[in-house]
Amino acid sequence: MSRIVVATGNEGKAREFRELLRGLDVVVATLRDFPDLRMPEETGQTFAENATLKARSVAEGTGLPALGDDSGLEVDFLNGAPGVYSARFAGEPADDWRNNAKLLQLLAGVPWEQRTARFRCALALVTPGGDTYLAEGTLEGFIALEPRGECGFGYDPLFYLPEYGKTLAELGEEIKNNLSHRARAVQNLWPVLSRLWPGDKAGDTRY
Ligand SMILES: O=c1[nH]c(=O)c2ncn([C@@H]3O[C@H](COP(=O)(O)OP(=O)(O)OP(=O)(O)O)[C@@H](O)[C@H]3O)c2[nH]1
Ligand SMILES: [Mg+2]
Repeated sequence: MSRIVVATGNEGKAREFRELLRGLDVVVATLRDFPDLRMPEETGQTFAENATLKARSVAEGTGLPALGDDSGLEVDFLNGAPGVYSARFAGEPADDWRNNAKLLQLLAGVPWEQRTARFRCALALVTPGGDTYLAEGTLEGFIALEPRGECGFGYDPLFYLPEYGKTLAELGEEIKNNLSHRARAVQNLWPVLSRLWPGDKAGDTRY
């Protein structure tokens, strides 16, 4: 069976992609399968540019099609920050706990209706021949007053969905994979993915 490489060093993303790409006739490899490969610096101004940088570099390094993900949180009260800097919001090395603490501090005293935010995910699929396909997905929500829940990664314990009355970290992986920014981006890329690797779920109505 042919292979696709998920071009991410983030194990939380990799785990989600293994689920989200299920049903395609392709084996999902990760950077763990290519330990000598180095990821490029994320110098792009947009999520799409960074996703493309990551996928292109991994497609060139492996000779396999690669899927790059650049994603992050846009908080309206912070004029869209941390945005493309979400991973390193509280400095390097990236640290989820410190990022969450900094976000809560910046939003201390900010009333609920002004705590609106969205997750954004850009995907870039780059083939070894250099063909590039882009897709995006978003998820709207609120920044909670305190972290809740154990699942997921990153800002999930602070990302509150009013429809569910829970944070993404409380909702758990299965529900997150049905509604997240990443799930929606995969859904938007599905026409390309299912054309390249038609599998038993290629015609799934969810996609
Ligand atoms: O709670 C979250 N749930 C998510 O679903 C999610 N998706 C992205 N993020 C945050 O945004 C950064 C992305 O930065 P990013 O795209 O550069 O990824 P990364 O540096 O972690 O890995 P890589 O893919 O670049 O190797 C991540 O670190 C997280 O802080 C998320 N947080
Ligand atoms: Mg990164």
